[in-house]
This record gives sequence, C-alpha cells and structure tokens, in this order.
Amino acid sequence: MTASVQNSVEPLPFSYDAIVDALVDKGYIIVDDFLSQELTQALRDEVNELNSHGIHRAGVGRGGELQVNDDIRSDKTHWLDGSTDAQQRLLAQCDVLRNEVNRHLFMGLYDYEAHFAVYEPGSFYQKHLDAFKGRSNRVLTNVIYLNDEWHDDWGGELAVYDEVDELIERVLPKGGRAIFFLSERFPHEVLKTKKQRLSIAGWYRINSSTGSFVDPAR
Ligand SMILES: O=C(O)CCC(=O)C(=O)O
Ligand SMILES: [Fe+2]
Repeated sequence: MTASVQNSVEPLPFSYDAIVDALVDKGYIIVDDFLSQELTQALRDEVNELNSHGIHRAGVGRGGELQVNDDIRSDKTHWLDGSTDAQQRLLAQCDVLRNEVNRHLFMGLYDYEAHFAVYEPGSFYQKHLDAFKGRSNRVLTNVIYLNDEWHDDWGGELAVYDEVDELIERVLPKGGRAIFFLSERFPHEVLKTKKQRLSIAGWYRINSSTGSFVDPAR
C-alpha cells in the first residue's frame, strides 16, 4: 500500500461535526492539527518563497478605499488563487467545512477567500472586527497557522475578546492549528510578534449582491 493511500484512510484528527457544534454553542473553536504537518509545511514553503520575492503590505478597507495603515496592521499579505497543489488541497478542505456548515446551520456560505500573511518581528494587527453587522458578506473567519514551532515567549498570540470586550482566548500560532469564529461577534488582535509569524487568514462569505452592485469585491 502506498503512503498516500494509507493517509487517505487515516481518521482525521478533528471532526467537522465538532466544529459545527462549537460554532452553534459558543461561536468559535480552536482546532489543533486542522492541517496535516505535510500540508502545513508545503504551505509554509510557499509563503516563504513568496516572501523572498517580496509580498505586499496589507491594506485596511476594501476596493477603492484600500489603504496601507501602519498604525492598524503591519503584516504583508498575498491572496490564495488555487494555483498550486498545496493551495488546492487547503481550499478543498475548507470547502468541506463550508458544505458541513451549510448542511447543518443553513448559513448560506457560498464562497471562501483567503490570504497568506507574514508578520515580521515587531508586526501586529490592532483589535478589530472582521465584519460589522449587516455591512459585510464575511460571516465566518478562519485563521490557520503555518510556523513549524512557536514558543510561549515569542508573542504574536491572537487575542480574542467577547461581545463585552473580555479577553476569552490567547491563541499561540502553532503550525497546523486553526481557529474558526463568527466574524461579527469577536473583536480580536494579533499581539506584537518577536519572531516571523506565518498564517493564512480566510473568510467564508454569503452572497449579498443587490441590483447592479456586485458583491464581493476585494
Ligand atoms: O493572524 C491572526 O491570528 C489573525 C489575523 C486577522 O485578524 C485578520 O487578518 O483579520
Ligand atoms: Fe481579523
């Protein structure tokens, strides 16, 4: 039996049902080993390669309003386009979850968009919401971490707050780990990192197109 056949019959280290249940119960879940070590490494290699050729400073806002704002965030980003095997496998896995969420929760998620992010030492992303009620088609956020190791004293945690601004989680960006949360409900921030921090941030979207205004735009 080849390695790939063996892998394909191994049970997943997490359950899609548990993710769906947690989204209903508390609106978020942290999933260790969401990505295999092998896929985490393939994506890490890709983002390192992109970064070595220079990827762009992230902006804040959408479309024509996009601005680079050093005070708010200092990461660099590159949108996934499914052009590599590793990206396709990641997108396929995220699509399984999209279908599971739709099947159980009728959220009508029709699309997933994601970018690589590189936080060089000293980088951060100030506290924000990914979506404001009724003003965005982003409804479910996921962040997937790609570093091969992360020490407790390296900073760079994702701090997650609840609706009354109490800190509820400090998530270390450990490779293969993912967090899923309802985009409108949880303010969050990336604390200043001491080491280069690699991740993929993604958003499941609903279709809120009306008339001639075609959404989503990037
Ligand atoms: O990298 C993270 O942990 C979170 C990033 C984030 O909040 C975002 O890109 O909107
Ligand atoms: Fe965010």
